[in-house]
Amino acid sequence: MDSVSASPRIERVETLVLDIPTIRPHRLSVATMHAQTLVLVRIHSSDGVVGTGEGTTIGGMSYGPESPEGIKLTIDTYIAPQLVGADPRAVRPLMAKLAKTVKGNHFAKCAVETALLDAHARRLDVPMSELFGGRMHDRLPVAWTLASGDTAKDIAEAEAMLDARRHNVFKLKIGLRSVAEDVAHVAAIKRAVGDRASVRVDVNMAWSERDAHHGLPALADAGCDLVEQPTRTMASLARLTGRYPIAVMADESVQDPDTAFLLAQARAADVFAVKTEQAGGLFAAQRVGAIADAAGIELYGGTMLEGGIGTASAVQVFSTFARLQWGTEFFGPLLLTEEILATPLQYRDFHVSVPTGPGLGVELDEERVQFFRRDVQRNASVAITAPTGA
Ligand SMILES: O=C(O)C[C@H]1C=CC(=O)O1
Ligand SMILES: [Mn+2]
Repeated sequence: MDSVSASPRIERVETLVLDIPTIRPHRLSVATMHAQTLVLVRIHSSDGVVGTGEGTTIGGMSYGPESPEGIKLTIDTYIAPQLVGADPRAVRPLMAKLAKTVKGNHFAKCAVETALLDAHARRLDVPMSELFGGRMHDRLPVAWTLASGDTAKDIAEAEAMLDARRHNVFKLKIGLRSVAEDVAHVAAIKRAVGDRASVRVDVNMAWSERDAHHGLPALADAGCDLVEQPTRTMASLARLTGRYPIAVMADESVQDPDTAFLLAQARAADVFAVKTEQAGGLFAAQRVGAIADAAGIELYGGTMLEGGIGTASAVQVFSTFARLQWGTEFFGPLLLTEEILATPLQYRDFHVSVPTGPGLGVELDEERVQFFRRDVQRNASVAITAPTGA
């Protein structure tokens, strides 16, 4: 900060698109992923503090209305010019201004809000969780998604996760095959893991309500604990909730605090998957959590398969949730072949630890960030597993 003015000013907003391969194809009913694209945002201020955020979606535009390229364009063209010159410490007022001038674009706004909050917490020299009232948990349970598309491979993967004590909650992606085939797949995995793990499914809206009336009782019989977003509409979810001995979780339907309130009013779910990006930001995710709590709806920390930055931000916010009855699925960085954090998030004993350092509590590995940038030509002779070229 210069000596004339005591107030820091935002000087520059940087956006980077990174493409990182996944460790195996990740098969959802809406897309099969072979790589994940992360949009990193860095907000540079005159006092030298840099805050980092991440905007990440799944499968291009097949999951939600924002694409990685669109997130970058929205930030570069419409958001950054409104931030440059402003006091970066005014996080709430800046986000309120953006709410008026940029409609929708929840993922882009979440990335920017994350970067502002990271910087704010670094200035105050506290972990980001302190900005949300302080952490209730030092570690959070983490589920893993089995989505290779092959039952035997999924069972082998589940066994490896149990042996390593990394995950004992498995979410199975279904909805691509017939209901009967999917139920057989789930039942085989549950039979293999038995009482050692909780098995849940995510249909990603692929079922009709008639499919769901067949599928839900059959999944319950197979020992499956929860079904995530079996159908698309709120009315349909409301008709399914409470009808079968299996919990119904809303994911795609939870778009923001307003939709969370309507879902709660309609009793359209037993559980909400709260996602920071889908909710429209970290404060919005906290508000969705409060609405669920008030309505007696249980909570789960959801992911858009973000990398280390987005996942660390979710870990910071959800550590402040009093109740998180179904745990989280904050495993995004583990699905990627490469780590872009200098010190990876720590996964141990079926939990992820909440970082204790200032801000997000994690730092980027700059060399790896530069290596995976989409707009930089890679030297083909550099092995993908060794971005240092060593
Ligand atoms: O929940 C979703 O729909 C998206 C995502 C979360 C975990 C995973 O494997 O996919
Ligand atoms: Mn889901």
